[in-house]
Amino acid sequence: MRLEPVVTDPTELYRLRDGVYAADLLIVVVAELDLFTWFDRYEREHDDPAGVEQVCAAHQLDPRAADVTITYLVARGLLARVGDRITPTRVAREHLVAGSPYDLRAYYASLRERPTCKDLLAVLRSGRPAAWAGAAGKEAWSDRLASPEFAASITAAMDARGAYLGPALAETIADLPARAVLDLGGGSGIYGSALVERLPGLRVDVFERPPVDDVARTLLATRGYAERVGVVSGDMFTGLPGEYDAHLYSHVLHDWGPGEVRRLLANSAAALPSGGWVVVHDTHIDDERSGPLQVAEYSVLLMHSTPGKCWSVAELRGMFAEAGFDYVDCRPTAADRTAVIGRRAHR
Ligand SMILES: C[S@@+](CC[C@H](N)C(=O)[O-])C[C@H]1O[C@@H](n2cnc3c(N)ncnc32)[C@H](O)[C@@H]1O
Repeated sequence: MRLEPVVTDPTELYRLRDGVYAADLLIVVVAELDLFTWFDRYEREHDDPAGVEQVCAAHQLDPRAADVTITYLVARGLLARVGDRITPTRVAREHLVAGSPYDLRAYYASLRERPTCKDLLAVLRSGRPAAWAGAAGKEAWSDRLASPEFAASITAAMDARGAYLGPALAETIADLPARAVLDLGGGSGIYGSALVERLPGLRVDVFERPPVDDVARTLLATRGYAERVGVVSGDMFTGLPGEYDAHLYSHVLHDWGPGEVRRLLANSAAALPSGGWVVVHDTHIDDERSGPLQVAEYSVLLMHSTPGKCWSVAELRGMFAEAGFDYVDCRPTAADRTAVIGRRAHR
């Protein structure tokens, strides 16, 4: 199935969807935590801005949630980092701090009863992800994937996203001299299909857990890719097949906390030969943790719904090194995504 070339740029449509929780987080920060007033008062009382530890202690915030929230507020231009301290910007001091004649806090507070705001406040306090939007019960989205109906609908969502992103990723990494790629958590196989379309000699296997593996098999067969893109069933946390020279993680590491990400990278390092490639395709926060804004907004969605977040390139570089990968490059693909590339160091 070869797609017609895309004519228009859907980046804004990705941004709107991925950033959908971010404004609600700002409402919570203003209306429930009154965070800007707190930062301002702390700074005046201590003659020094607060650090993350002080904010977490004062508001009983989970560290992952605090990290995502502060990065979002910095990217929004409402907080600034001064070394490891955090200070409200002029616009925040004038419009979101108690005592200002232009105080907008009541305006934001009028929306505090939105259901997502309640969820976000619970996530900020507990660190545990809220139920996936629309879930009747309280299951996490990764547990709900065990249901064939939910697996089919979420895989359709990821597949739709990949039709535009897949070819862009394939173009961006076309120069890597890989022969066999394992696409971990590869969903429908949309990225594998784009890769073999761009690189006809390449072999790709999707590594997926049931029941998504069967969804992928059916879609790949329907689209005529079953010969070139296989599906291997398994659990990526418990050991990986060894016959590949590249591993792709597309929108996978952002679903997990640091322990799981380290484990996945360690599994990849164990399974890949020396000189093998790891490609992390995702939205990534910059080294300064000040943006891009759209990525910081997407990270709010991930904080809400998963144990993960958008990792910064610097964090990935550190975890690559721990696992035994040399950092190679960070390349833009499309719609705010980048491919962070590592190479298995010689053993
Ligand atoms: C957010 S989706 C990403 C799909 C696709 N790679 C993309 O870029 O759109 C995460 C995928 O990881 C898969 N996954 C989650 N846990 C897994 C596990 N333990 N082993 C293998 N795959 C897993 C899910 O089934 C899901 O398809």
